[in-house]
Amino acid sequence: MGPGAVSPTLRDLGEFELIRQLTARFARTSDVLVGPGDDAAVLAAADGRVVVTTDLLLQGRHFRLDWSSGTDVGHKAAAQNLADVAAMGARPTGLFVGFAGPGQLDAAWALALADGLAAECARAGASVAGGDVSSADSIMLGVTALGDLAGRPPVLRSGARPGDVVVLAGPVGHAEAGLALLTAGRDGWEDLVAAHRRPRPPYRLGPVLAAAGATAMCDVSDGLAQDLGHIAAASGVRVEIRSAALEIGPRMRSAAAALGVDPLGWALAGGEDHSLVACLPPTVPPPAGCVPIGTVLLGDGVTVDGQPPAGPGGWNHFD
Ligand SMILES: Nc1ncnc2c1ncn2[C@@H]1O[C@H](COP(=O)(O)OP(=O)(O)OP(=O)(O)O)[C@@H](O)[C@H]1O
Ligand SMILES: Cc1ncc(C[n+]2csc(CCOP(=O)(O)O)c2C)c(N)n1
Ligand SMILES: [Mg+2]
Ligand SMILES: [Mg+2]
Ligand SMILES: [Mg+2]
Repeated sequence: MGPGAVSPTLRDLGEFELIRQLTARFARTSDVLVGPGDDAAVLAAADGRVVVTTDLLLQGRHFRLDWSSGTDVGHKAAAQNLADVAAMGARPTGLFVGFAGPGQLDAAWALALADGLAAECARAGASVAGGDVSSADSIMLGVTALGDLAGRPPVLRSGARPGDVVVLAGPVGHAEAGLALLTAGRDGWEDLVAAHRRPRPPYRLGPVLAAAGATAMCDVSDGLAQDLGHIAAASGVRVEIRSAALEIGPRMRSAAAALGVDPLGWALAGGEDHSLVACLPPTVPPPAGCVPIGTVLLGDGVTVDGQPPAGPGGWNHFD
């Protein structure tokens, strides 16, 4: 910075430009087969490859103690990382859990957290293989997940081709609806609130989609349109979503009516369901549990029914 120049803040850069500038500073050795930029990395080893990913979960930012139990937070912390492994087409194998919290926190909360982590790992066929503990003023979790590609190439964000069909496995907008209902203090929406507390990613379908020939895939953590935007940018294509193909059930409709919002906004921009969205060549029938929601076209960016997405945007940590 020269004299008088103003250094940009993190908010000025935004989450994704910050990541771009950070990762540009890291040299990449030949051990890194897939480096920063996808849902997970793939590292080489003489006796195989391993898929690795890490995500933070912070009190106040990702969960609140009055909205979620320790067990809920354990489920969510595991799910958000195991889903990134599945999004590479890999089978999750292990989890490492960094945990820090204040000394006055009930030990029972931390043990319930461990129970949630274990139960969510069991859903994915993985287990907690290690971690670390420290103290902090509020609860912080740094979770790392590993996975096995079983000899297949990883499914990257960069492989989508014009003509591919976009398929979705799992709900979109449910976790966001649950968060909105908690924020508004509304009772009686346990099903949607549960989606915020304990997302249920379809782990098994990651390897299934990979084996079926998926050309690109990611999990929906920040919002369907934004996350498909990463696939569009990495692949150099346009992704067109058909809004009528998004399943917006009666509970989503009535919750949205109760709050006076458009449920399509939740479906397009709501994060944290950790559903899987993938691109398949048009000749490949979508596996059971996968719903066609759009197509890959020449061009760039994401469109919804031919238009730029309207309504709320996806999640950005510095907004
Ligand atoms: N501080 C960082 N240093 C190095 N790489 C990073 C850093 N932050 C993010 N990345 C990398 O950037 C890519 C995108 O990260 P991002 O967190 O957006 O992906 P994600 O985990 O799929 O999304 P989400 O965090 O919403 O679940 C990943 O490959 C990630 O490893
Ligand atoms: C208390 C509270 N307030 C807001 C939210 C919503 N939220 C937080 S992070 C995120 C996107 C994914 O994060 P990341 O990119 O870190 O994986 C979303 C939608 C929440 N879960 N809890
Ligand atoms: Mg992801
Ligand atoms: Mg991440
Ligand atoms: Mg993630």
